[in-house]
Amino acid sequence: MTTPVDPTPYAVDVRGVHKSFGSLEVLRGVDLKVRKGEVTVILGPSGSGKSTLLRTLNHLEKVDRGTVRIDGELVGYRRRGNKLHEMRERDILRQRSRIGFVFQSFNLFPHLTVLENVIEAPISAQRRDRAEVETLARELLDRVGVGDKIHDYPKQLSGGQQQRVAIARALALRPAVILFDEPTSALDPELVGEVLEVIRDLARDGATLVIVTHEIGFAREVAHTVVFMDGGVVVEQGPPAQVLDRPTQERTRAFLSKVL
Ligand SMILES: Nc1ncnc2c1ncn2[C@@H]1O[C@H](COP(=O)(O)OP(=O)(O)OP(=O)(O)O)[C@@H](O)[C@H]1O
Repeated sequence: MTTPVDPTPYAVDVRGVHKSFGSLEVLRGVDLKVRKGEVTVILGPSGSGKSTLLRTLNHLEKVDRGTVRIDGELVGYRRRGNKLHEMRERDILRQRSRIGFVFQSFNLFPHLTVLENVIEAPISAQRRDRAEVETLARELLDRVGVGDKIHDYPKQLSGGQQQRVAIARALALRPAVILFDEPTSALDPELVGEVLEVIRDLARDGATLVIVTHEIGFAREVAHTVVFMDGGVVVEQGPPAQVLDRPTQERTRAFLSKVL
């Protein structure tokens, strides 16, 4: 009798990742594990490599060295013997469609309605049934509070509403993890709260989230793990009460003293 292999408890498993742009080494050996159902918030000064790290998670940036796994599956590469070969574009797109990505700016397709924006990828990249996807999309748009806007175009919505549509679009993929890259930094201050509320709601529901943000109060509230990055490495990580209130590393203390 064969023993079934336990599925990995990690939605994200990054090991020894290096990434350079020309002579600039932006990631210098990053290790990061994110448990399923947990929220990880990544903090760090500008230029520390936070966005680049997020982009390696779905192969928008190829790593120079190291490995990234999402839900146990190697991202962007297949192993043959002891060699890694880059996946074909089609497989990369399929794999990427299991990772939700909410960017700083809203990135909706301007020529598609709200509903079409949400159903496009599940139908084209995941080949799911249109009726199923459309029903789900309506539910998700209701959930994020834009159920009355489904036939509008992105430019008819506020920034906060567009960002909520972007979150619904990510959820429609039934993703293993949703990555947020400073999801509120392009919003007018009065719209920040409504987007954070939607993310808070996902966190309460047990979604797996990785969030790059400068909202320290929000990090304290929602994160299971806070990761502090500086100079292309993870300097310190742990529960918010540890990293934010009792950091062990001088670089973390210096950063927090500037932003708190
Ligand atoms: N495609 C690219 N080509 C060249 N350099 C890049 C590229 N992408 C990022 N960089 C550089 O890599 C460094 C890290 O950028 P990254 O956006 O990952 O940092 P960050 O921590 O997210 O910063 P911020 O908080 O300002 O968004 C920066 O110096 C940036 O200019």
